[in-house]
Amino acid sequence: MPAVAASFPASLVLAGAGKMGGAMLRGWLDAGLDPATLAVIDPNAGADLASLAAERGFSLNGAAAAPEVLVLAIKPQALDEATALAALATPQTLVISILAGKSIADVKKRLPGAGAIVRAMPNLPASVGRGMTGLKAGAGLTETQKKATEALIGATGGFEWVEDERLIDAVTAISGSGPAYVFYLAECLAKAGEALGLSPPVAARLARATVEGAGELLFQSADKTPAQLRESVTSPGGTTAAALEVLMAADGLEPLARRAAEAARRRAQALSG
Ligand SMILES: NC(=O)C1=CN([C@@H]2O[C@H](COP(=O)(O)OP(=O)(O)OC[C@H]3O[C@@H](n4cnc5c(N)ncnc54)[C@H](O)[C@@H]3O)[C@@H](O)[C@H]2O)C=CC1
Ligand SMILES: O=C(O)[C@@H]1CCC=N1
Repeated sequence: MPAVAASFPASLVLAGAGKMGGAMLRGWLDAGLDPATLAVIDPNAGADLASLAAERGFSLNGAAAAPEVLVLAIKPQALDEATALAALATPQTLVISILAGKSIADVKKRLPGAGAIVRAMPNLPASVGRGMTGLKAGAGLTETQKKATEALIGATGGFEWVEDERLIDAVTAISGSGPAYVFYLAECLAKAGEALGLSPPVAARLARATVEGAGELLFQSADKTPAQLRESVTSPGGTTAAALEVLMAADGLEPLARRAAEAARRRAQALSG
């Protein structure tokens, strides 16, 4: 991806390389980020991360100077204790925070030196280049910083800028947390298969392959809506229609999905501060 690589920042620090930071890290390396420009800080770095650092050649827990971009990928609850990170955020530094619930103002309070802050909400498929990220620009974001943000986030998948920062909590509820809902659907389908008499391993394989295949078909059918794809599975008076009658009942999946998303948003709002 040369166009993207051209806009990667000259220096990047990733603070927190757990599940999500690690997923983004892998997305960047696969997209051609120069490991010599990257420093990763994580006090709990495990053997996997250490061998990735040795293999790819980025710095892990070395001395880090204030970078052009600092990606904050620690837990929201860890922000108050992360005082050492404040020294890395200078007026030349763009901070990209992926912390659920934490507002731009919350981050600015802890990293007051930061030149500009982008609030981002990515998701786990970033590790395979198929992530989706919501972005909100903080005050004073320069055109170069915007390009650096889009290069880094674009290297992990798609993105959408929002104007109203409160909508990042909605992004969190839909695409940030969303992969877990889909994985849970695979779990539920497997359990339903077991209840119908399939052995647990066969039920698990059928459910997993169905979610994988449906996702891939959706991915490869940009010209079709999910509803159109659903209709192409549904024969009138057939088996799918019988199941959808249950899923689409007044107390079916749609109100349930809405309640789940509302719960996620409420939790994001409660993490603010
Ligand atoms: N897991 C997910 O799918 C998503 C997570 N997020 C956000 O990403 C952030 C990280 O979440 P996860 O990766 O799931 O958590 P995690 O617990 O797997 O990773 C957090 C990492 O931060 C490290 N850490 C803690 N204090 C640190 C410090 N002072 N300096 C450097 N590293 C430090 C921890 O050792 C840990 O490896 C959270 O704020 C979460 O809201 C956002 C979108 C999706
Ligand atoms: O569960 C969480 O709080 C994080 C944010 C979105 C996905 N995982």
